[in-house]
Amino acid sequence: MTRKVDVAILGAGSAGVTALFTLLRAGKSVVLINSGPEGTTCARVGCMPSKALIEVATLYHDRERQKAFGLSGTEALAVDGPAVMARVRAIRDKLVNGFITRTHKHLDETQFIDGHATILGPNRVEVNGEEIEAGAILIATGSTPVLPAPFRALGEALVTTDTFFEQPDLPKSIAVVGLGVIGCEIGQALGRLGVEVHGFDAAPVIAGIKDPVVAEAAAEWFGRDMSITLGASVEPKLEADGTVTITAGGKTVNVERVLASIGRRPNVTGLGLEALGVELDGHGMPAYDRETLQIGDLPVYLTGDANADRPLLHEAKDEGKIAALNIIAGSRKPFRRRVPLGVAFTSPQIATVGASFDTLDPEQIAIGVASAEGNGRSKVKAETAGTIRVYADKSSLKLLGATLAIGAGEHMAHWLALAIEQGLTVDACLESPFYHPVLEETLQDALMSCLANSGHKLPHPPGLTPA
Ligand SMILES: Cc1cc2nc3c(=O)[nH]c(=O)nc-3n(C[C@H](O)[C@H](O)[C@H](O)COP(=O)(O)OP(=O)(O)OC[C@H]3O[C@@H](n4cnc5c(N)ncnc54)[C@H](O)[C@@H]3O)c2cc1C
Ligand SMILES: NC(=O)c1ccc[n+]([C@@H]2O[C@H](COP(=O)([O-])OP(=O)(O)OC[C@H]3O[C@@H](n4cnc5c(N)ncnc54)[C@H](O)[C@@H]3O)[C@@H](O)[C@H]2O)c1
Repeated sequence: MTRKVDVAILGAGSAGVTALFTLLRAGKSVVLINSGPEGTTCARVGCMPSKALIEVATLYHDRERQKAFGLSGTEALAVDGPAVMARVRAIRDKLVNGFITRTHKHLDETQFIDGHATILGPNRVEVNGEEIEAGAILIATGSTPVLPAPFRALGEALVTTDTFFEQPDLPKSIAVVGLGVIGCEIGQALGRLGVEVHGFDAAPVIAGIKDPVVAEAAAEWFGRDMSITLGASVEPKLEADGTVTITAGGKTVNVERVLASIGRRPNVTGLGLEALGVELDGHGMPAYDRETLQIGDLPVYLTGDANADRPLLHEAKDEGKIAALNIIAGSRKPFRRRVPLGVAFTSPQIATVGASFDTLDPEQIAIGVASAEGNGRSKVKAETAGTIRVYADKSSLKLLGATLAIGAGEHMAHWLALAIEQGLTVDACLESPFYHPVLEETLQDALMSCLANSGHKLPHPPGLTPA
């Protein structure tokens, strides 16, 4: 049997469901196909359960700070592992169920198919033995943790973020292999909950930080919550007692569990992209237009983690919407992409905004730097680990980007993203008020330092504009 629809959406994650609502509002006939559990990667196994774990780890870790403030008795605090994991799951379940309910409220049973879709051609999809003829296909199939054979061989000792939150209790010890964003967030949270954590990364930096000054400082701070071995290729070995031994970088550890956090790959294997008749690269990926998400001139769109370009929640939603608006328009309707923004919810938070440091010409930029050590509020809070580096075009003073490793980095990064989006110069940024005492005064210091290092002399004190 063949059914006909305007659009077949493959994947009911954040990209697919955002597209769904946009298409339904425009009166398009749609079928949403999803394989595996519903509720999105973000809510089920990603952003939300990881932040729930980080929140409890932060609460528990605060007992260290409390002692310094004259609060006694905090050493009696204890971690109830099963209760911690149960609460993480309870929050997750609430979010997942809310998402599923909201999605299905807009669909009748013919508009949703639980099954694994395969593309048969630019207008044809197969699922559960049924063929669907679609005016357009929107691919939003997400991504999956990378898991090479030596890791798969670890059996029950191996966890990924797909399985970690299902663990009934916290492990006693864990090796976190891959200290990207996931490894840093979960590794640090577990370290702060009292788990013995050993982190490893093949790269010489943690969290993929491209600014070497921030990278070095961050590695030192994170080393307080877990052991860190960088530039080391990891060889996990399953022992007869079910534990795992890892020898890397001249170090050997024996642990109860291994978290593989060595990256994620798009769910395009076996999807049938070859049936589209376009060239695929060495990773099996077709070229597509970043401003429309369209593959060539086919009625096929590649969105969210499935295209591996900006594997973040807000970008997945944007891409679902952009693709849907292009389908509705029926002709190329490009959208400018947002200023790049990334935040790791660690302590201190690591944030990158705008142009990445490694893409900038050192001859053409002025760099501003400031440390949280000199910030009054940071001293009051007893949280002085923090540094900010901002980059501006040396001649125009236009703000280009920044790397932050600092408390409240998420908020400063949003402020900076708006400034970059608006094309502001460093001196214009300094015209904004900075209250006292706030952590943002460190950002003010970094901008002042950038101005000083640029060699520009303003005719009036920075921040003061003649009326
Ligand atoms: C641990 C972790 C923490 C994260 N934290 C953050 C964060 O703090 N902030 C942030 O911005 N981002 C974060 N992310 C990234 C964010 O979760 C993803 O970028 C986002 O969820 C991707 O959404 P999506 O719609 O592309 O894919 P998904 O939500 O993964 O949806 C894809 C769906 O398609 C289905 N599917 C796959 N193949 C097929 C097929 N052939 N047919 C039908 N259906 C199929 C899948 O089963 C899935 O249901 C995190 C990710 C992880 C793993
Ligand atoms: N707060 C957030 O926004 C957030 C949080 C978590 C995840 N995410 C998203 O999830 C994506 C995936 O995260 P991730 O941390 O898995 O990937 P990642 O690509 O950020 O990091 C993977 C790390 O593993 C290392 N690595 C690769 N192979 C290795 C090996 N054999 N041995 C040791 N190290 C190895 C890499 O050098 C890299 O540092 C991110 O790109 C991000 O988009 C975002």
